[in-house]
Amino acid sequence: GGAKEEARPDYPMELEMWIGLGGDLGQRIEEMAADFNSRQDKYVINVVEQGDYEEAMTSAIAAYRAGNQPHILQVYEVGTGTFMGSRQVIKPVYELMADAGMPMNKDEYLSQVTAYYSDLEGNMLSFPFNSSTPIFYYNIDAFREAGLDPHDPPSTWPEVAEAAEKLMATGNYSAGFTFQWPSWTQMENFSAWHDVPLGTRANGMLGWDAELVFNDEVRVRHLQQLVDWQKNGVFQYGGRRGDATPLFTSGDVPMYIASSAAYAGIARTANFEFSAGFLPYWPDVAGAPQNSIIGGGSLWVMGGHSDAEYQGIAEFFAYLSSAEVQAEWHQFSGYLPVTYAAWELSREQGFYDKIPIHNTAISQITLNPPTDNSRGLRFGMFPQVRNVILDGMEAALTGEMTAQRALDQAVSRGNALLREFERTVQ
Ligand SMILES: O=P(O)(O)OC[C@H](O)CO
Repeated sequence: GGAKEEARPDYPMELEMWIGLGGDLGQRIEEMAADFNSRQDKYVINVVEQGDYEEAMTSAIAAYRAGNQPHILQVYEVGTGTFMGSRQVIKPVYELMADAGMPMNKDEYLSQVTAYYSDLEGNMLSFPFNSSTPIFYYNIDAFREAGLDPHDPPSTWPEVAEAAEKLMATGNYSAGFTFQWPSWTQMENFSAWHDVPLGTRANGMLGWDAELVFNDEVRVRHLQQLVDWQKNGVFQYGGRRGDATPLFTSGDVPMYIASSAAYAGIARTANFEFSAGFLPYWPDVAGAPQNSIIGGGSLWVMGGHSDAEYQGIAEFFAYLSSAEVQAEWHQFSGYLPVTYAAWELSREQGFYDKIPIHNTAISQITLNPPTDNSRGLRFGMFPQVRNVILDGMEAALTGEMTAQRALDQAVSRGNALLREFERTVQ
């Protein structure tokens, strides 16, 4: 994708945005674009749903190679390292906004979010849009029925197991708890929450030469515990991605570790009362609980488009980051308010008094000043590394390997991918 000729632009100009979300969330992004389109007549943002996050990223990279890449691409957080290390593929967002005369003020965005998407010089490379963090959802009706305090959810893993046993004793559930995105919730966030490194070099934030180190006693023991809990019904596996929500909303499994943005789907389908608390932790791990890290996605602008097109993208981004638009998106979806103004506006509107779950997510990512283990992750080819981690977790859960062997193997396969990526970084 070389730069396009700068002919006199024709308006209205069509700008394509590929997203990796569907359902209610994808629909709402389409509505936001339609609202922007109706407020001005120069630009038309066309939102195209490209399957899930992984599929959207793969299709966009293939499209870039063929010279027909979209203008904007929603990338899940694990794709961050790959794009940061492939600078020719992207138009950095700080540069896009400055060129358009609307320089970004990083201080307006939550520091946990800007840290994740800035390079070593502190420049924001992608546009923060839908940041989430995993939280611990629980079925209040089920808690009441099992004699558990619905205002005091379990805060440690042993308490989760204890609650699961009480819930299972009612005979009404297929398991005590499940989770979505197993690597994100049980390995990546688990590590930050317990203040142990997933990899060296501040989880890759300080350099591409980082090495994965998640096969220590803390992680091995947790995975082994999941294997054991699966055997006695405390835990039920719910798949690799975000697909476990129906296990919770059907009422079958009363505790669910999932993205704060799973809220939108849960709120619309569960016919029981629910709430959410912090992620559980192991009380004998000294650094826990630390703070959780963000997930979800950000918007990357792809290289090879004209200045006039970049101007339109900058205007769309300015619209998306306005306090009103951000606050509405946050309140609908459960994604974090990525700007302080949207957070403040939501507070003024009494949103957190009405739905305290959303306060839980924000308090949890800001619980303590982040350490090198809890600032975020930046590994190249992390979508592939995540699949390697998932292979390992599943190998342990199916009994094919011990937890130790599964994680040893995931670390060595993952490190091979990091070295492969390191050779390609420009
Ligand atoms: O479901 P989301 O959008 O909050 O994303 C969860 C994970 O971060 C995906 O990598």
